[in-house]
Amino acid sequence: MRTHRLELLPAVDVRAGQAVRLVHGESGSETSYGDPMEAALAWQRAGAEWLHLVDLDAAFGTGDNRQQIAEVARAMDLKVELSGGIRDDASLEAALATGCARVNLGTAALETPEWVAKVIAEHGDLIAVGLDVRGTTLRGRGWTRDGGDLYETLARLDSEGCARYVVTDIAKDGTLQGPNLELLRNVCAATAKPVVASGGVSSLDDLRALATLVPEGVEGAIVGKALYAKAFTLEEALEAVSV
Ligand SMILES: O=C(O)c1ccccc1NCC(=O)[C@H](O)[C@H](O)COP(=O)(O)O
Repeated sequence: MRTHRLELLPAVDVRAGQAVRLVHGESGSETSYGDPMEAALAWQRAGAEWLHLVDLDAAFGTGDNRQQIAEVARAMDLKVELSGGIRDDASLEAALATGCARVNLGTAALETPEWVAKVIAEHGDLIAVGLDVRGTTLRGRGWTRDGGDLYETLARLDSEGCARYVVTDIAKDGTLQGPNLELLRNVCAATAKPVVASGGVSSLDDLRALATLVPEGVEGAIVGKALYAKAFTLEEALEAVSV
């Protein structure tokens, strides 16, 4: 029997001031879903405990939505995970100043490992690392550049005390093709730290399948496109994973 409920993190990805979803995280593949604040408030009203809030422009290096993201984060009563372009002291301080519950570092873990080791040591549980992969190759800079081997990087981050990992199969992201359960199982087997699954959720059965991985280490699931495409409601999703 499962001891923990799978946490759900509805996603609000922001590009040029709009809530969007991309396919495979590719710039230019956006579908727009309107005002990020309205989307976030809707997930909160529906009972979300977490919000996964992404600054895509900061991730791609095409500007940022920092002020708008901060306004959304500050308006929330739920816990916020902030992602996208957090790569140095200034962007980390700005992210933490929103009162978010944690930040998700991606590119920095690949390009400035010493800085990431330092902030893991300073901030502990406030820091998660996003392991965004094609196959077992990590991708940084808005998923546009190769950044090394998944399992080597995971071992390094584990040795530095990283608290948790957000694992995305880029081939699945935004496609409604189901999560990569094999990848998640393999990552869970390689680390004792909790794993948040991201990318590809298409149905309540996908969420139930992810919930079966809770004993192996999957702590939560980020859900984007499926909610915006109304494949199911957040209320139905929360009910599906309740134990
Ligand atoms: O999180 C990032 O930093 C990021 C950077 C570049 C492209 C995409 C990025 N995130 C995308 C997400 O976190 C999605 O919201 C999430 O994977 C949901 O995917 P899906 O349920 O398949 O829509």
